[in-house]
Amino acid sequence: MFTYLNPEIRQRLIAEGKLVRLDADGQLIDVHTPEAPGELAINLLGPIPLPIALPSTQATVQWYAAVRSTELSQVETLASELRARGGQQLFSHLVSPLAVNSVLVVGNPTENPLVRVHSNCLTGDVFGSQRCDCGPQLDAAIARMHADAAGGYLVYMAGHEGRGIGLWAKAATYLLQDAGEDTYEANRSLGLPDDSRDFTDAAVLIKHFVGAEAFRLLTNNPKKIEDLQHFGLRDITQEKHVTGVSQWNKRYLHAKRSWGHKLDDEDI
Ligand SMILES: Nc1nc2c(ncn2[C@@H]2O[C@H](COP(=O)(O)OP(=O)(O)OP(=O)(O)O)[C@@H](O)[C@H]2O)c(=O)[nH]1
Repeated sequence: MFTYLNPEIRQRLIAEGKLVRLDADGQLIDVHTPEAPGELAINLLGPIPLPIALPSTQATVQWYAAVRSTELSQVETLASELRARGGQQLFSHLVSPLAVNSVLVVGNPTENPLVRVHSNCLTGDVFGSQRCDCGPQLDAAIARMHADAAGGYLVYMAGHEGRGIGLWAKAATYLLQDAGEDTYEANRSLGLPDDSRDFTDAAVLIKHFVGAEAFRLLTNNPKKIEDLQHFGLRDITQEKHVTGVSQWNKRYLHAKRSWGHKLDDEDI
């Protein structure tokens, strides 16, 4: 549990309820209890207000940062060694691979909220690349939640880059795509799975924020729904989420459709 933070500050955050720990069912567990080996526990920091510019307005969403205890404790051990050697300036090397997921709470979610489980995409979400539809899907998800009376939750999966193959391999697949392969063929050429995303942590976070209640998932990918159902989230309604279609990503979207995404002719 987050101790490379000053222990006094950590205690203060715990006392304020801003640093909590969740079990695999999304339930709060005592932050002081030592973890059983192999037990899934997620640390959650927040809420942290973020003012966000939407297309026609401004909204403040509540951000939560989520990280597995197992990941933190590895960093923790190395951090204390570094500190002992006076190498604090190397902290950035240490923490950069830490997969910190996020939840944005948009509006005041009530019954049957919108939920988006968004896989991170540096090129689309941050650089605004139109080779995929990720950036517009991310922006539109927040805007749709803000406009919806039932509000919503955006779960941003930091370790999902390139459908789970990571940024370096994704860069290589782009070069293969430019030589003629489609998205999935390019993954296979590298000997990598079509899709290796793990939705365990997304399911835990949804269980924590939404509980076992019904929600509407913004997605065109039926496999994403099956993956979440596999973790016990049964009451999911699919809400189509098509946006950002351009000449640059038509081929990418056609490949997604042939892989099973629910996209109609008029969508793409
Ligand atoms: N391997 C690979 N990953 C890509 C490529 N383009 C985007 N991605 C990744 O694809 C992920 C998003 O997955 P998508 O298949 O676009 O969509 P989805 O999340 O399954 O489905 P929706 O919920 O409908 O958006 C992100 O992690 C992107 O980084 C690509 O050309 N190759």
